[in-house]
Amino acid sequence: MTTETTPALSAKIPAPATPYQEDIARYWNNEARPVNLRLGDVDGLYHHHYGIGAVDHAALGDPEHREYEKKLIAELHRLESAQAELLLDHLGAITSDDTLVDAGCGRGGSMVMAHRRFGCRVQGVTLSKTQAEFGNGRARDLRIQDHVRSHVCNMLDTPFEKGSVAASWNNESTMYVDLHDLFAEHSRILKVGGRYVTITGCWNPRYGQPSKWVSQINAHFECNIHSRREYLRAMADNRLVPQTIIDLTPDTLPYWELRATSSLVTGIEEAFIESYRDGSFQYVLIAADRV
Ligand SMILES: C[S@@+](CC[C@H](N)C(=O)[O-])C[C@H]1O[C@@H](n2cnc3c(N)ncnc32)[C@H](O)[C@@H]1O
Ligand SMILES: CC(C)=CCC/C(C)=C/COP(=O)(O)OP(=O)(O)O
Ligand SMILES: [Mg+2]
Repeated sequence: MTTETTPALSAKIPAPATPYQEDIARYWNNEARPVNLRLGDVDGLYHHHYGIGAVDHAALGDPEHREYEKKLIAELHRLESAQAELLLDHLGAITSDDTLVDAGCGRGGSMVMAHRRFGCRVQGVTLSKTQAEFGNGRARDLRIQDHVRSHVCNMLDTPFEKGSVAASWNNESTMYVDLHDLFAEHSRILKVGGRYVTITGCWNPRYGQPSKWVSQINAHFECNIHSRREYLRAMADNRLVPQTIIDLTPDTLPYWELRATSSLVTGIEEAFIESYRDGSFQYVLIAADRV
């Protein structure tokens, strides 16, 4: 599939399907938090997701040093890129002839990383015109616009042909949609034998119900965090069979603890730290085969 064969994607911007989607489009059109832009400026990969892995304290050095804040930003960005690398590790054997789909692509950092790794075409969809233009601008700057393309499009209703996609993913974007509708669409566009991967935050059914911290995160981002149980049920109902499930909660806590000490805090750090610690919220990777 090429961009040329998917004219519906670029021809005209579709109206959001619901008033809620209008709110989300507006939210991301207006988003310009320093914690995202300053981190992206480190190497030109702009992410809207969180980080994983151990903090490199040797690289950070002395907190009193005048360069410390700059090093802290670079370290947070390194952990966010490590998260995207882990997601890409689970896409399976991708060739340069394949097409990948990033559902809820943000400013496109993960798409650039996927193209660099596999040499393939990557199509991203976001509700936000500002984000799509930003991602396409970056792709042009990098001269990869023939391979990496962002579109203003609802991930529940994409124009990609049935069975045309080798692998697709959601990186922290499933909490904006109904999971049954979402997995029905991934299942439709994926080839049989293709791979679906998500990294997401979900509430833990063992806790009972969404905790006050989870409710706080929902209110902060205008989203609706699902339970772990809901993911597995909606996948099973849509021919997506989990191959790997990784609880990344212990791996993401160092990122949050470091971020809480930075000048770029947004006020949501406590909710993530406390909910990960009390077990009410989990950060997970799920990779599933389209069967
Ligand atoms: C937290 S950001 C994640 C961005 C990106 N995946 C990343 O890792 O940097 C959530 C994204 O989901 C997108 N989104 C939310 N609902 C959507 C929908 N129904 N269709 C397409 N994109 C959607 C938003 O526009 C935004 O780009
Ligand atoms: C894991 C969960 C529940 C994620 C919610 C979705 C979300 C807003 C992710 C990060 O975006 P961002 O990078 O724009 O957020 P921030 O400004 O906090 O870095
Ligand atoms: Mg961020």
